[in-house]
Amino acid sequence: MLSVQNVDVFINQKEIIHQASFQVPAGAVIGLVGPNGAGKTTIMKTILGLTKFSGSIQIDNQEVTENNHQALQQVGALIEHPAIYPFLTGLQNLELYSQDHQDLQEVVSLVQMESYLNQRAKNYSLGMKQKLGIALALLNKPRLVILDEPMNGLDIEATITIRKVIKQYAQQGTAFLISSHVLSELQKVMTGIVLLNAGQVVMDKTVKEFTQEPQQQYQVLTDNQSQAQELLQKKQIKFSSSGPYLLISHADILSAQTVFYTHNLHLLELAPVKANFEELIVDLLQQQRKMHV
Ligand SMILES: Nc1ncnc2c1ncn2[C@@H]1O[C@H](COP(=O)(O)OP(=O)(O)OP(=O)(O)O)[C@@H](O)[C@H]1O
Repeated sequence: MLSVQNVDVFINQKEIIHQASFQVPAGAVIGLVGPNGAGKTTIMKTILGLTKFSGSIQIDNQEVTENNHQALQQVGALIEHPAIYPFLTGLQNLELYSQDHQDLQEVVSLVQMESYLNQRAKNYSLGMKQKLGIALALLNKPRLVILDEPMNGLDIEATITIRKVIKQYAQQGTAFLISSHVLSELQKVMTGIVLLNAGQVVMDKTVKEFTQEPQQQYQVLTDNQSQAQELLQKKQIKFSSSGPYLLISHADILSAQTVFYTHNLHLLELAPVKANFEELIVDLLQQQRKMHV
């Protein structure tokens, strides 16, 4: 859906983005993360044709250039502050951009903003404005939606609502590129992660790839944990303990299962330990800093 290839962005002769490449396939929710000033907003603006760049940006195989914004007709976006007319009501703001009244009503009902739809936007709270901004980005069934910190200012219920809407649109094939500093929140929706540091893509992985990494661990519970430990030691399969569980790496999990099976131990639980993106990202950024000292 979105393809970013070898993109460089210079602002005031300073290189802000260097050779960035990544893809956002249809139906994917890609989390764009990185430290303050890494270039997340810049790359989003660049995709939207708002910044000069070199390299190639394609949306549905159509090239985005400084002068050709044709490809952007299928794109919805919320970058920095929502572009809202304060003296118009929420509904009037939406009507300005909507091409289909039924679609507008659907979006309003999905993001749950009926109760203040007819109030002037200047009286909206931060969270209400943010919801309106997200609703604007979702109008007209976009094929790609770009959201910069979408959960900013949203209360718990609104966060859950927006999360559901993102998942629903993604299931229907809409691609999402979402930046956020709240990794735990992103983790609930994203299917892939692009880590940007000092203008460069330093990691680009699907969540699935991440959970299949050799360092990924599984927590295992059998009907006889002490016998399970003895067997693992005997077979020289590495493990550690966490509460009632044995932790075994992805690389060893198959051999461990075979050992348990041949000794009639029953598996009561076998589950991947929840992917810890936070640790991985902090480690990666620390490695990067060491490399550049
Ligand atoms: N218009 C501009 N003029 C000069 N420098 C700019 C401009 N826009 C961005 N920059 C610089 O580009 C770098 C990347 O900024 P950007 O806003 O893209 O980062 P970010 O990853 O979105 O950061 P944050 O997480 O803090 O929002 C920063 O060093 C910033 O100072």
